Amino acid sequence: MSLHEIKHPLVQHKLGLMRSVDKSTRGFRQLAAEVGCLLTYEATKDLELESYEIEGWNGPVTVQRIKGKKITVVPILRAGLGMLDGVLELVPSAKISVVGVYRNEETLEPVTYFEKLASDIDSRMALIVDPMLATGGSMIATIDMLKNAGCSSIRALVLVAAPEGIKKVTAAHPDVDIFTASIDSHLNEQGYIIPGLGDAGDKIFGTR
Ligand SMILES: O=P(O)(O)OC[C@H]1O[C@H](OP(=O)(O)OP(=O)(O)O)[C@H](O)[C@@H]1O
Ligand SMILES: O=c1cc[nH]c(=O)[nH]1
Ligand SMILES: [Mg+2]
Repeated sequence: MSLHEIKHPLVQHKLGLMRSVDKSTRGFRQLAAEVGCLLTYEATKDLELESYEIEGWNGPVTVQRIKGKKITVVPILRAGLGMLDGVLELVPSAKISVVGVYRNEETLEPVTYFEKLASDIDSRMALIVDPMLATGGSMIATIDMLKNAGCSSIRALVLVAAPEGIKKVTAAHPDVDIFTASIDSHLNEQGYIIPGLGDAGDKIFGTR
């Protein structure tokens, strides 16, 4: 596995704005999509290309296209939906595989309640999107689901990650690459990331 903390100034600037307690639902939602878009740019940097010839304005010209696995985007309900539009800006033809997982607020254990994956997920690269990687339980449950369906190429895009969750995901799934805008300090006693963003789902959906 490889862990990528994206230090691009635009990513850091936008994430900084998201951390403000005063950020509106609309502003938070917009920034989640924008950072999701920038993380997608980084997470697709190494996609393989192949050359092919087309008829250009001045005759034949050799151009390039992405070769190999197509993409399925995997938003983890609910909060992952907040990043989805930003990801689709860059990969508009991607299929969407929706996974529903919430974590029990007392035990912090993941509870899976929905799964509708692309039928050809075994031949696609999955980009899982969720703003928060806290204990790592929800991410591990999602990766388990994708692997059980035959998916072997998986990348996780999260706005903020806690060291505890990174360690757990890495131990369970060493082949999965993680892209994040920030590795934060730690989890508090309630399992919230510090400094973090608060409850990302509530902020995106305005349900606070
Ligand atoms: O790493 P973990 O400890 O599993 O925590 C992270 C999960 O918690 C949040 O979802 P939540 O359970 O709040 O569901 P929601 O998106 O429906 O609000 C978040 O969006 C992640 O999915
Ligand atoms: O800090 C956290 C941890 C889990 N889920 C969130 O939305 N925020
Ligand atoms: Mg939530």
